[in-house]
Amino acid sequence: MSWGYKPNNGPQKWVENFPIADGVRQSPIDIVPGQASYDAGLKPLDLKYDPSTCLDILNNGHSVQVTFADDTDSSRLTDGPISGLYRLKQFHFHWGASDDKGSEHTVAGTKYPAELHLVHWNTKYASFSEAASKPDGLAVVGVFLKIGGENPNLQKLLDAFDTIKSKGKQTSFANFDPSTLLPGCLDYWTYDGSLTTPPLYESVTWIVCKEPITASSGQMAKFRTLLFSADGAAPDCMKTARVKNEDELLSKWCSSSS
Ligand SMILES: NS(=O)(=O)/N=C1/NCCO1
Ligand SMILES: [Zn+2]
Repeated sequence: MSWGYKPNNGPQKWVENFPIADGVRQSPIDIVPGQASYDAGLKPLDLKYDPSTCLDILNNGHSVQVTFADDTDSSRLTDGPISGLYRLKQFHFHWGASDDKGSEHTVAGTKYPAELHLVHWNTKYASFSEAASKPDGLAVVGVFLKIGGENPNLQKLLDAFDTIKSKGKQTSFANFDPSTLLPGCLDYWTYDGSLTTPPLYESVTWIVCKEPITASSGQMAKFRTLLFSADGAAPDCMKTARVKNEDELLSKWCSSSS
């Protein structure tokens, strides 16, 4: 049985197949702004995305993911807390069963209804899969979603959901510009952490934006129509956040860019 988010294969069980779940730099964490230290040496994020690198949108059974061509440097992240150039590989979301929870990171205990992850890999390595297990291999930009006005850019993704309702479905998805999902202000917290899904590699420089973007409650409901289950199997609504139980919420030293 593969990993998921149910009692029998969820976050509390992942350590059985992925012992690094009990590692020293596991994500997500509770970000406590009052405990973050301002680092004047941190640069502003430099994100440049080329919509023509957008390839397809996929239900992989544990999230909805938009995948990018990463054979050139045209969609990439530089500066911020990282050195070198990291290429955008994919972005995906984590969300909950209701609007009061769903984000993986929390801010002084506050949960957002969802969290966007833009996954980039360090071009000092030959590929994403080579980079994914290296301590400086990945940089993931996290953006919180809060309930507010309808988000027309997000809607472009949601409009594709009916064709990828069940696990394993994918469809072509062209000319989407991920920068339309970024907040206006790119101030961020950063810390060294891990993938929040198996294999949980401790290879991620986390860059979590302070400013959320908005989604309407109806748009959040659309995420919940996606299924973990494959076609024909008993429908099993997807909710996809690695949330340790309350007392396990680790707050950890973070730097702040502002
Ligand atoms: N939630 S996460 O840490 O971004 N997890 C992954 N897994 C593959 C790429 O990013
Ligand atoms: Zn993620």
